[in-house]
Amino acid sequence: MPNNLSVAADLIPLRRRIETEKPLIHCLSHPITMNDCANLVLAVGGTVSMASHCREVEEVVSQARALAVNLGNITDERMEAMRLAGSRAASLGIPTLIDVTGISTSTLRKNFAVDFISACRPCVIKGNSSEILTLAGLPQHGIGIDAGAEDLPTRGNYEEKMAALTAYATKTTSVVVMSGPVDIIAAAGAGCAVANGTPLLARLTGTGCMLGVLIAVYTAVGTPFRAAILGTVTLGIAGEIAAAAGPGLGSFHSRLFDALSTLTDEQICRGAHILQAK
Ligand SMILES: Nc1ncnc2c1ncn2[C@@H]1O[C@H](COP(=O)(O)OP(=O)(O)OP(=O)(O)O)[C@@H](O)[C@H]1O
Ligand SMILES: Cc1ncsc1CCO
Repeated sequence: MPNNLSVAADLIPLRRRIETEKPLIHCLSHPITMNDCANLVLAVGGTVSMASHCREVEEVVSQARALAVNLGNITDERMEAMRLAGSRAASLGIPTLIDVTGISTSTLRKNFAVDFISACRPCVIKGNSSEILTLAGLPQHGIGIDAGAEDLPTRGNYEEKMAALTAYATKTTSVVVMSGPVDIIAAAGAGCAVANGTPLLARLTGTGCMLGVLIAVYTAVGTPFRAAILGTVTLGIAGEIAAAAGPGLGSFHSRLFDALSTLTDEQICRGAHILQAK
């Protein structure tokens, strides 16, 4: 089994490719996190578009190297834009990530997610623990858009959760990412968990949405599985660096962006905490 350092080192070429190729990442996000999501793409070296008008979204997404859609704060117009963008991306082979924000509290969003996944075949399906349990048809304890405490993936339970996630990933031929105190990444025949991060990330709104966009960035240059590992490791380590300076949430937000835009390969390789599934 490769060690953490070698797994992390294997991800570094993806970082270089983002910096040199500056791929366009199209994000259909929502007002609560749009600004953070756009700045995040720029912070790691990508280029971002967020057009969502139904009469332009197919044209704009056609130029993109990856698409991220997020169901947060959903509206009719954004749902239609996501259908159009997702179909166009699928027909052009553009990798797509769906962040299933809020599906554990909303039947509208859950039905939309199921239809989108079957029609547009996203290569990454991402959500918090209650959202992913909802999709997998398992009991969940979400409260509003937040994951229920009983559902959280931890160092102690990630291997138990892996089997259900792998089954769902296999059924949908996707990589499934369940975020939380540890982030679980499951695909047919492969799985791991990433134990980087800080509880402060859960207290700042939209960090789950940022995680989805960050993974989408790396799908432009790497396999969905490697993109998911690099995205979770990157946000987790940046969170740890930002949290080290103090507990205040306002400056944590700024320091998170400082860290994301200045992270070094060395910090990634030394700081990655990847738990292999046995
Ligand atoms: N207790 C924790 N310790 C370390 N990292 C955490 C913890 N809780 C969450 N995180 C990290 O926070 C980020 C967001 O995960 P979370 O599961 O809180 O998303 P979410 O509920 O979808 O968030 P939001 O709805 O605010 O976008 C991930 O990078 C995750 O690893
Ligand atoms: C979508 C949404 N709704 C309330 S807060 C928020 C952003 C984190 O998901």
